[in-house]
Amino acid sequence: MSYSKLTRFSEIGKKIIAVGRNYSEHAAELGNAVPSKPIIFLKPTSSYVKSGQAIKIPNGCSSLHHEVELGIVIDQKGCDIPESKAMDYVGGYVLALDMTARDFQDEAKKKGHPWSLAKGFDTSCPIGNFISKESLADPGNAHLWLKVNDTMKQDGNTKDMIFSIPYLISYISGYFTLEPGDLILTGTPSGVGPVTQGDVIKAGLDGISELEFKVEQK
Ligand SMILES: O=C([O-])CC(=O)C(=O)O
Ligand SMILES: [Mg+2]
Repeated sequence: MSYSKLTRFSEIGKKIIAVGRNYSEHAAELGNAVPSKPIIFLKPTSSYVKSGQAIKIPNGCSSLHHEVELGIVIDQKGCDIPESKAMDYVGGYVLALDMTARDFQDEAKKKGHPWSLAKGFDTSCPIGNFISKESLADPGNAHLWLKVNDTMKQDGNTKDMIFSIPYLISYISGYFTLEPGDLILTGTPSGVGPVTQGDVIKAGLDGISELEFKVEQK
């Protein structure tokens, strides 16, 4: 199955595997250590939202944070994929936000609880349009940025990832069978911060993809 014609987000829909703290400046800004192996968590597919819909602040959340990330769309089934073959499993990319209820996450971290609510609530995975593999020649050197109400907040480059895209695909596929339509979120660069009702988030990847979402109270 080829995802080169994939344009509807409902077709990206198997599972969302996210990587945490994959940029050292972001790990540092939240007072976390740089990980020695990838930190992996899952977001449900019910968290997807597409341009035109709103990001909804979840019930009881007082600190909703933006995190802009490069998403990798998988288009072949595979497990235990060697790093040298990893890019063969990539069908394309999406610009994505890993919206995070930071207050829920802080509480979960303190108590040793899972991050599922903090990271997986409805609308926590806004995505832009599908980006073909050909149009992003070097995903390991791509500029990604995010503005809140036209003020630049995140301005990073995927070259600063701690674990590379091929390494992540290989590592993740050692535990989860990757399937066509799976999305891997590769972590966020520094500059994360809160958004509130009425804010407008804009984000972009190189000159290739842009997205815009309004924030609303649920
Ligand atoms: O919540 C966090 O800091 C972990 C994470 O998703 C990221 O680094 O992208
Ligand atoms: Mg993230």
